[in-house]
Amino acid sequence: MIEKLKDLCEKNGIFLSDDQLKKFEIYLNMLSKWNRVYNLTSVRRKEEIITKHFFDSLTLVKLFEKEGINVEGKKVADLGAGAGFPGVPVKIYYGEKIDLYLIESVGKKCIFLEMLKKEISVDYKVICKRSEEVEERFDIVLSRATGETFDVMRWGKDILKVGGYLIIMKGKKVEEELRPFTVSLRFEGYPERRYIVLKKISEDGHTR
Ligand SMILES: C[S@@+](CC[C@H](N)C(=O)[O-])C[C@H]1O[C@@H](n2cnc3c(N)ncnc32)[C@H](O)[C@@H]1O
Repeated sequence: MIEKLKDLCEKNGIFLSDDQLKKFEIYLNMLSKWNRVYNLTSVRRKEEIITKHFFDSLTLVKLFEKEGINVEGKKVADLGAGAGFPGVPVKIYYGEKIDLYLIESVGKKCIFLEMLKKEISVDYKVICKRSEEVEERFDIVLSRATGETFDVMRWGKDILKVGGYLIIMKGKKVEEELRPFTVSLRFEGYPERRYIVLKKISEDGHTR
């Protein structure tokens, strides 16, 4: 089953080692098992978890390349991580090169993320709070399906360092006024993806 992830990634120029694939396999099994009881994500079929969660999160690797965003040595936050997307797949990919923080306000999801960390031996920090209560600042904030775009922009801006990037993964619909900040990427065997990419340019909170 996990070979499907390997193939889809390779078709799109993303290469995963056996060790990384093993971590994804453990993640897949654990998420399917926990989902039966805790309803962590509405995506339930393993095949769909592979495409809609794992691959979709890993498309960020291509976005960073395209936009020239260097993630190495950076503090990266996932705002509203849920069951770990997109943050955990990104961390599995970059390993020690990034410091990952998962911000999630729902307790059962935080417990899952803490258990997952042990099972896949990947080191990240779970911040079990609403982002509005977080005082730490990050170089890069990622977010997918966390809330209304303008809310996420406000929350994201407040936890970003000046010069940092906020990246919001979007479906087909992008708000008119945000189109100039939107990047689209095409993938083989997967629908086109859109991302709002904003840079915090001053402490008073403006992004552009
Ligand atoms: C629809 S889920 C998406 C989860 C994940 N990002 C994904 O794409 O699968 C949204 C998650 O964001 C969390 N959330 C929403 N607003 C938040 C905030 N301000 N701070 C922390 N977590 C938040 C919710 O608890 C929920 O788990």
